[in-house]
Amino acid sequence: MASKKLSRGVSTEVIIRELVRRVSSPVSRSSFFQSLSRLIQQQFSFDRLCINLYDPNSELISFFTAAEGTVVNALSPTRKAEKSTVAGHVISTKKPVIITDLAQYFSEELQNPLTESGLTTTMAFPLIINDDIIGTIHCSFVQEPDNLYAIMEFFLDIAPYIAICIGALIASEQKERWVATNIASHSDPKISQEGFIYESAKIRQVMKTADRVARLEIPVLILGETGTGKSLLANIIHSISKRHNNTFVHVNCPAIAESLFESELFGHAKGAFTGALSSRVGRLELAQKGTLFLDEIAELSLEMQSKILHVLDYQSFQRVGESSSIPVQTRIIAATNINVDKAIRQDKLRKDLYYRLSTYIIEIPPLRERPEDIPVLSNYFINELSTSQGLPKINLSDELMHALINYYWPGNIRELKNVLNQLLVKNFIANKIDCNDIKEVMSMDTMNSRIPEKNNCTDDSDNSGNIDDVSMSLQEVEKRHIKEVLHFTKGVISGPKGAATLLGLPRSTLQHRMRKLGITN
Ligand SMILES: Nc1ncnc2c1ncn2[C@@H]1O[C@H](COP(=O)(O)OP(=O)(O)OP(=O)(O)O)[C@@H](O)[C@H]1O
Repeated sequence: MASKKLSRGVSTEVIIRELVRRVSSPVSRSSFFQSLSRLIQQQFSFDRLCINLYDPNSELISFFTAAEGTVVNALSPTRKAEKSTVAGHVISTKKPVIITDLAQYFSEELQNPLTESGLTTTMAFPLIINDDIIGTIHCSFVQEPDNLYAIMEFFLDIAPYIAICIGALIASEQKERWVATNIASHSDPKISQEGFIYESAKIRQVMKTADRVARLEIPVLILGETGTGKSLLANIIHSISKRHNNTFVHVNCPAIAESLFESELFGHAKGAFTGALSSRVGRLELAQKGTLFLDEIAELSLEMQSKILHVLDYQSFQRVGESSSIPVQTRIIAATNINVDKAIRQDKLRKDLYYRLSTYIIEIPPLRERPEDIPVLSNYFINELSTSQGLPKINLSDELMHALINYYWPGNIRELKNVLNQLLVKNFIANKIDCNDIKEVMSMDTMNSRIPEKNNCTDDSDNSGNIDDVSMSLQEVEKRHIKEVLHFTKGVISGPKGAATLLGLPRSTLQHRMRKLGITN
C-alpha cells in the first residue's frame, strides 16, 4: 500500500466526534478498532495499525485487538514491556517514537518482527489518561511515506482522544464482567446491581440518594476520603441517569498541568498558542449530553474554578483562542476529599462554586465507619482478583477477618483491595496466610491499635503508634502511613514494588498527596 497525501478533507475534530459517538453506545473492541482504522485510512494509507494495552502492575503489554494490515507473526499477544522494543520505549518515556529505517535501528542480534514482515517505517504514540499510560498506538509502513510529518501531527492530535475512548471502552467491559459474574447472585441483597458493594445502612442510604439524584439534571458534589468510591459512585450516577447513552468523561484535576488545564477542558483554536497546530476539542465538549466528572476539584486554580462556574451558570464555554461561545449540555459531577469549609476559609475553593455545586451533596463515609461492609467487600475482591489474576482463592478465617475489620483503613476501599491482592499473592507463594502476613501487608507496626488485645494478631506488636489517639488528625495519619510505606519501599514510588502500588494509588496521585502533606522523599 503506497502512502497517499494526507487529506485535510475530514478534520481531526470530525474523526474525534465520530470515535466518541461510537464508544458512547455499546461497542466491541474490534468494531471500535475497525472504525478507527477506516477513519484513518480516509486520511492516508498505512500498512499496519495496532494498539497495545499496558498493565503497570504486571508490566505486560497485550494487544487491544487483532492488528489491521500486515500480519506480524512473531509478535506474542502478551509480552513484557522491554525498553528495547518500540512499545516498551514509548511506555517508559511516555513520548512518541518514529523510526524510518527499522532494519538499521534494530541490530541483527535484536531482530525485529516488523522488519521480518517487510515493514521499514513505524511510528508509535503513547495513549495517556490523567498522566497514566494505558497503552500505545502504532502505525507502520512498507515504504516511508512522503508526508511523514503530517501523519505524525495527525496522531499527536488524535492520540489523547483514542486514549479516552479506549479507557471508556475498558471501563464498560469491566462493568459488564461484573454484572455477568454478580447478576446471577443478585438475590444477595449485599451487592448493588450497579457495582457498588455494600452491606451497611449508611451506604444503603447513599445509594438511595444517588438513585434519586441521578434522575435529576442537577450538578452533584461527592465528598469522601480518598478511596471511598467517589469515582465509582459518579460513574453509577451517570449510568442510571438519562444520559447513560452519552459519554462519561473523568478528569482527575491535579493530574493535568495548570498551564494545560484550560485547553484540555475547553479545547483550543488552531494557533491559539505556540504548539497549537490544529484546533482541538476539549473534554467538556467530549462529554456533550453526557457527564463530566471533575475529580479533586478543589485542587484547581481559582481562575479555572470561576470558568467552571461560568459553564454551570450559562451552559456555554469558549475554546482557548476563540471568541464565540459554544453551548454545552453536560452534567457536572464534582468530588473532593478535602474539608470544604476549611478550603473555603483558606481561599482554595470558591464559595460561589461550592454553593453552585452543592445543589446536592452526597457524602460517602470512610470504611472504618461502616465495618459491616468489610466482609462483603473482602469476599467480593477476593473473587474478583483471584479470577482476573488466575490466583487461588483464600478463605478469610475469623481471626483474619477480625484484623481487617479492626484496621483503620486510611486508604479506604482502594487500600482494602490492595491489601487483599497482596494476601492472594502471598498465599500463592507460601500456600498459606496468617496474621503475620496481614500485619506485614497492612504496615501493622504502626497501625495495629484497632486490633483488640485478645486478638492473637497483636501478641508481638508494639501498640505505640496508636491511631485512635484523638489528637492525631486524619492528615497526620495519612502522612505517617505514606512515610512508613516509603520507608518500606526505600523511597521507590512507581513500579510493582513501589509505594504507589502498595498504597493502591496512581503514581501521580501519590506524588500529589506527598506534595500536599509536605513529604519529601
Ligand atoms: N463499594 C464499593 N464496591 C466495590 N468497589 C469499590 C467500592 N468503593 C470503592 N471501590 C473500588 O475502590 C477503588 C477506589 O475507588 P474510587 O477510585 O472510586 O475512590 P475515590 O474516592 O474516587 O478515590 P480518590 O479520592 O483517591 O480519587 C476502585 O477500584 C473502586 O472500584
